Amino acid sequence: MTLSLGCIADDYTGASDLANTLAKEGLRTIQTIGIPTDHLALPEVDAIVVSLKIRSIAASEAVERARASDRWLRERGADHVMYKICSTFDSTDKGNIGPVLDSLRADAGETTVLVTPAFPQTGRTVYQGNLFVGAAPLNESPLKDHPLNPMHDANLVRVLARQSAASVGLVDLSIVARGAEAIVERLAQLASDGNGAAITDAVFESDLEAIGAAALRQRLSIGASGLGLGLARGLIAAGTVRRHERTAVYGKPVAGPAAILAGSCSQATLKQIAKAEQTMPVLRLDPEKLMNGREEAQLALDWAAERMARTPVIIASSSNPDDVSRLQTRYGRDAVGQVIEQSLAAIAEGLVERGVRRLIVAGGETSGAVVDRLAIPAFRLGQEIVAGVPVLHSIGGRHGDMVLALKSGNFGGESFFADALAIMA
Ligand SMILES: Nc1ncnc2c1ncn2[C@@H]1O[C@H](COP(=O)(O)OP(=O)(O)O)[C@@H](O)[C@H]1O
Ligand SMILES: O=C(O)[C@@H](O)C(=O)COP(=O)(O)O
Repeated sequence: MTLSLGCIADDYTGASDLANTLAKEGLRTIQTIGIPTDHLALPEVDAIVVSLKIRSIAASEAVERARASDRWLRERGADHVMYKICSTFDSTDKGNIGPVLDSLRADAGETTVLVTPAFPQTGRTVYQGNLFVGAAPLNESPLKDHPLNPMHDANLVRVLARQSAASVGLVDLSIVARGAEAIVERLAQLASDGNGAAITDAVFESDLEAIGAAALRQRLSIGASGLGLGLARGLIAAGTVRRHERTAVYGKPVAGPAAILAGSCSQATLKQIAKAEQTMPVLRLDPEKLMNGREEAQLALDWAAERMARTPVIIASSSNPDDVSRLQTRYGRDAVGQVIEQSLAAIAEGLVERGVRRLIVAGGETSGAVVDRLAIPAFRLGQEIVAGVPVLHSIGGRHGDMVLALKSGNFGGESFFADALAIMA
């Protein structure tokens, strides 16, 4: 297999979002969980998205895993590697976007790496280096209350400069609007001024096409699904890849009970749970009890087992920002995140042992913990449910065929869970 595009995603929902975009744009794409072993039979594809769970771990560990994935992708022919970050630039002053950028840049021998989290389909745009979530600057959006990486600064030139050893410049919208050549010229100028990264404005898909064409002149780029769209269109326009209809990679329908697990505390997910509660049973876990032992998870499984032959069930740890912050003050942010993720992963395993084969998970870190516990090695891309969230069909794994949807906490409208279940039926 010779890859036309290699991608490394810093979490699993982000990976499925990017893989969905690439498949929609006509690239034959699969999502792998980590670097696949040699035993895994992979179909012939144009792009592979290697999913890592490195957004919120120690920077040194994140760097090591990203570099290993980069080497694996390049050994399989990928000239260009995209590092997929969150469209809301989820990170802290310690990283991990900056440290990963620094190391992948050095490995690729690049001077100035283009960086843009813009994803206009979900309302993420960048202007004068400032990230907007819909009409709100990042620091006024619900991301200000994220349990693991609250975002308090919308100016990405500043945010990235705090995390990276490199100086960070800006390719502003007036340059992007002039097209790929103008972007390439600006990157060269930023390089000669000693910048190692360039936050790049983008508001419309046409901006992303110009950005994709410019980025393909380099060996590395960093961004969210909008950048993926630009790269895919650039590869097709250059004749490097032939456009494939997405139906060619649809998987088979899978029978069996369906369940939903939510560990995201994002506003969108809280609303989706409230809406679903009108039509299906919802078990709201007691996070305090989860912190104090295994019993809450066992009770959840018993609760689900009584219902799931008749109806899909939802099990959620999700809380509002005040409750999240109270719990974190008591037990510490990292400990809370870890324990709740692992509790939901254990519940997922129990559900699958009891026959669940259709599973929706809300939350990026939560999805990572669940998919790791289920030891699913890779996914084939199915139909798009909403922007950024596809149906995923398992490849390999000890539980046989499963369909999953890994929903970024912030994605989807209020009826997301019912919509997803209808598509996954
Ligand atoms: N009630 C809660 N209180 C505090 N933290 C929680 C609670 N429920 C879940 N969490 C943690 O919050 C984090 C949510 O992150 P994630 O799953 O990535 O969601 P999102 O996609 O919204 O970012 C996880 O680490 C999860 O374990
Ligand atoms: O780019 C995005 O917004 C998503 O693909 C993404 O990365 C999701 O992260 P979570 O919100 O943590 O699921």
